[in-house]
Amino acid sequence: MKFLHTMIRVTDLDTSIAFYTDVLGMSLLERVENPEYRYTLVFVGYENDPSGTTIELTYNWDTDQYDMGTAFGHIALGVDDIYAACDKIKTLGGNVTREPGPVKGGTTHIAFVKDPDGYQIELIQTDA
Ligand SMILES: C[C@@H](O)C(=O)SC[C@H](NC(=O)CC[C@H](N)C(=O)O)C(=O)NCC(=O)O
Ligand code: NI
Repeated sequence: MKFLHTMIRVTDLDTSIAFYTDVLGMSLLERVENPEYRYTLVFVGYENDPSGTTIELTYNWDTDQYDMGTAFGHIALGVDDIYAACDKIKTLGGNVTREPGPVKGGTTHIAFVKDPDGYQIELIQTDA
């Protein structure tokens, strides 16, 4: 088996697409409309990512809010320069909720960004 995607339900598709593409630099890879069951799927990801792993943004046409609960953690993205990335995300209007720096009790530099629905995106400094 291999990882294909992580699915999250979103309340405003255009806002979510703008966040994952304009702010996080992903590409809109595929859009699937399902009028029978009244939902749209949009797959976003990095075109240069050899894994091909994507995030599946699921938009239910008749749902405008979800109970986000307390169990979901985050989706993690690797980044070459976490400090520059967070500066750019802030400049583009993104919500950096945890400033970049060493993880508590460790040495890996991480940061957190919230997406338009409140899902947490972890940025992890990877060795360039
Ligand atoms: C394309 C593939 O990655 C899918 O995940 S499609 C699966 C399909 N998704 C939905 O129906 C999304 C809308 C739904 N209301 C929701 O919020 O999950 C699915 O789950 N189909 C169910 C089935 O039994 O086929
Ligand atoms: Ni899916």
